[in-house]
Amino acid sequence: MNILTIDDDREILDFFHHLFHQKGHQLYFAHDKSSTEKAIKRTSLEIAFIDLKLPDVSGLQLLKKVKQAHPACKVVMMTGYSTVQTAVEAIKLGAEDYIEKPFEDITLIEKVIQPEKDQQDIDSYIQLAKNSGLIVGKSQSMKEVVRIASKFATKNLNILIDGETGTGKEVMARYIHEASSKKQNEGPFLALNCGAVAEQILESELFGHESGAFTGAAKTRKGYFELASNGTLLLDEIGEASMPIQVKLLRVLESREFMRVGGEKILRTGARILAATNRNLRREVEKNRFREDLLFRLEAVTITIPPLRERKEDLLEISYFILNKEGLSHLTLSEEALELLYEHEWPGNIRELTNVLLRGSAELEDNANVILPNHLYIPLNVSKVKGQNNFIETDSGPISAQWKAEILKSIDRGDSLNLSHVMEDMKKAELQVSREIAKKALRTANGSQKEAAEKLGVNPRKLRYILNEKN
Ligand SMILES: Nc1ncnc2c1ncn2[C@@H]1O[C@H](COP(=O)(O)OP(=O)(O)OP(=O)(O)O)[C@@H](O)[C@H]1O
Repeated sequence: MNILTIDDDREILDFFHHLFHQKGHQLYFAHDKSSTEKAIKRTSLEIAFIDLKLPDVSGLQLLKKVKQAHPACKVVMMTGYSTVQTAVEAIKLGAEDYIEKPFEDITLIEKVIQPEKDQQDIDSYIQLAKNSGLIVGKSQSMKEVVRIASKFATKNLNILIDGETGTGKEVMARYIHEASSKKQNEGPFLALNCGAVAEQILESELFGHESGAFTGAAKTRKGYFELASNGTLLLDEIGEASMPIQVKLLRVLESREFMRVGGEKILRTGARILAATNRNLRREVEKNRFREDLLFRLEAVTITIPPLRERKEDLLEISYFILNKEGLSHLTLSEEALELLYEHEWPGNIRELTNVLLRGSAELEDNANVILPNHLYIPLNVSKVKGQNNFIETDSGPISAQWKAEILKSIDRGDSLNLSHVMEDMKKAELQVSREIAKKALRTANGSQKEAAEKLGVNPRKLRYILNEKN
C-alpha cells in the first residue's frame, strides 16, 4: 500500500517507518505544505496519517487536499489532546478516525492498513445498532450519522444529539452507550427527561437528596449522576432545563463533582454524558434561554439525525422492524399501503410511523395478515401543506379551514379516508382547544377554578375534566 505520513516531528516519521516498512508497504513522508503537495502528485495513495498542527498549514486543509486528489484514500488524523475539537471536525470532513499523541494504543494504526477490516467494522456497527433498536437503513445520510456516532462512541467525549421529535435521539443514545468502551457500557444507560418534571424534582432526580432535605424526602436517594456513574447518562430534552438547573449542570460537567440536595459531602461522577434536544440550542443561546458555556461543554460532538421525510428509502426496513418488535412479524404491508406511507411527510417521524402501523394492525379483521390502505390512518397529509404540522398539534388552531379543505380535496383525489378516525381526532382536537381556553381563563383568574368556570359558563367539575384530560 502507498502510505503517506505528514508530520513535522521526525520521531513520528521514524516510528511509522519502523511500523510499516518491513511489512512491505511503500512509504512517503512530508513535513509541510509544499512537501505534501509534491507527495500527493507523485503517486496514488491508499492511506494518509496527517498531523493536525503543522508549521505552515493546518492538518484540516491537507485532509481536504488529500481527499480531493485521492477520494478513496483513508485519512487518520494525529492530534495532541488540546486539539480534539478539530479532530472532530476532521471526521466530519471524511477522515477515518483520529489518534491522540503520544500513541498509547497502536492497534488503531495497524487496523487502518487492513482493508478487509473496513467492511467488517461497518457490518458490525450496523448489527450492533440494530441490536440496540436503531435501524440504519439504506440512506446515505443515516449511514453517515451512524458512522460518526460509532467513531465517537468509544471516545470519552460528551455528545449532543439533535433532530426533530421522534427521529430516534434516545435510541441513538442507547446505541452510543452500547458501542462505547467496555468500561463504560458495563454500567447502566439512564435517561432523564429534563422537560418532564418541575425544577425542584429535576434537581433531586439529577443529584439525589438526603433524608429530610425537603418535605417528602423521607429517605436518602441517589440521583442519576450517581446511579450512572460507571455508565451513560442521557440528559433528554436538555433545552427545557431551567437556568438554575443549567448552572448546576455546568458545574458537574466542568468538575465532575456535585452534592445531593441537602447534603454536604462532595460526590464525583464518572458518567459519560449525552444530551438530546429537538430545539436549536444555538438559537436558544442567542435568545438568552440557554447558557453558551453549557452548550460548549455538551457539544464536543454534535450528531444530527435526519428527519424521516429526508430518508424515505429507509421506510420499508423501519416499518418491518417496528412490526417485528411489536410481535407482528406475520403481517405484511400491501403495495398500496406502502405507497401511502411513502407519500406522507411524517412530521412526527418514526414515532408517528410506529403509531400508524400499530393502529393499522389493530384495524385488521380476524385472521387477516395484510395491511391495506384502508387500515392505515395517516393524518391526511396536512403536513404536505408547507410549514404546517399534523393538525392536532398546530398552534394556529387545529380545526382550521385549511385542514377541512384538505380532507375534502383528498376525497376528490380518491384517497382512502376513515371517517371514524377523523371524528376521533376532531374530538381530541376539540379537547385541546378547550384546554387552551380553560388554561387561559384560569391564568386570567389568577388560578381560581371557580372564577374561571363562571367566566366560561361551565361548572368547575367540567373545567377540571377539561384541564385534566390531556394530562
Ligand atoms: N432508527 C430507528 N430504528 C428503529 N426504531 C426507531 C428508530 N428511530 C426511532 N425509532 C423508534 O421511534 C420511536 C421514537 O424514538 P425516540 O424516542 O428515540 O425519538 P426522540 O427523537 O428521542 O423523540 P423526542 O424528541 O420526541 O423525545 C421509538 O419507539 C423508537 O424505538
